[in-house]
Amino acid sequence: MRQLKLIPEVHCNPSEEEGVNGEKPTTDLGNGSHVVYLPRFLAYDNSWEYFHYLDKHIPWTRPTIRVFGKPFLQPRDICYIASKGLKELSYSGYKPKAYSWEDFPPLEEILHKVHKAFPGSHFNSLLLNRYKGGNDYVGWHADDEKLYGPNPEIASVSFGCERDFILKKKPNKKSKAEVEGEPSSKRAKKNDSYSFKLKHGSVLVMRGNTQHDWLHSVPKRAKAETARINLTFRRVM
Ligand SMILES: O=C(O)CCC(=O)C(=O)O
Ligand SMILES: [Fe+2]
Repeated sequence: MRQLKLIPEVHCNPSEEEGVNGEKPTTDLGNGSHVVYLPRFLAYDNSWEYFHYLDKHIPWTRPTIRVFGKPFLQPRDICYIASKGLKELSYSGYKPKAYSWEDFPPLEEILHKVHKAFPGSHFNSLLLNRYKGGNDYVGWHADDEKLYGPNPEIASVSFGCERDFILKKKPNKKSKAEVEGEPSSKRAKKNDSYSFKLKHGSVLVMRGNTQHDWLHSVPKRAKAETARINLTFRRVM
């Protein structure tokens, strides 16, 4: 726990949420990796309406996946939504059934709001997570499946209990900028980890080389007593 204090927690002043030129509060992780975080993306009450709708109407499942060949109960509930005709998602030996956007109009509405807030984004699939309490978590990983292309952009909308979202630099890995030959003098020295407390109604977007050079996780938290629902919008290429 004490170790966490060493991780810079990124705060965002709500008055700076959107600058005069529409630029977004961005954390530069270095070497072409960026995170944009808007703590007040959706209004508070509206976000609770979404939470209760999703908690009740999404066909949640807690699948058994395979980790190093062994069966492992995923430590959270999930559901998958995808536009028609996309390549199937498969991870850790598991292929989630793809539900349709049309079956969940509030999800289409949130997708529309994400697209409006991030012009140029074209998300066509969504992985939903429900953390029932502090024992539910997502371990260290990168969303670097081939079907998302070389530089996946992922927008993550959160509802309910606030949880820590932590990014750490992949160990012993040359950054994409290094591999591509950018001189080290041009690469600023940066922190190796960052922590965001993901607020009810917030959105966090990972961009550029983030899935290539960084891992992220939502660790267990004894004090997180209530449920959290998270939507990760992705684009299958
Ligand atoms: O719950 C979160 O904030 C992150 C979820 C996540 O990383 C994922 O679904 O890939
Ligand atoms: Fe992820």
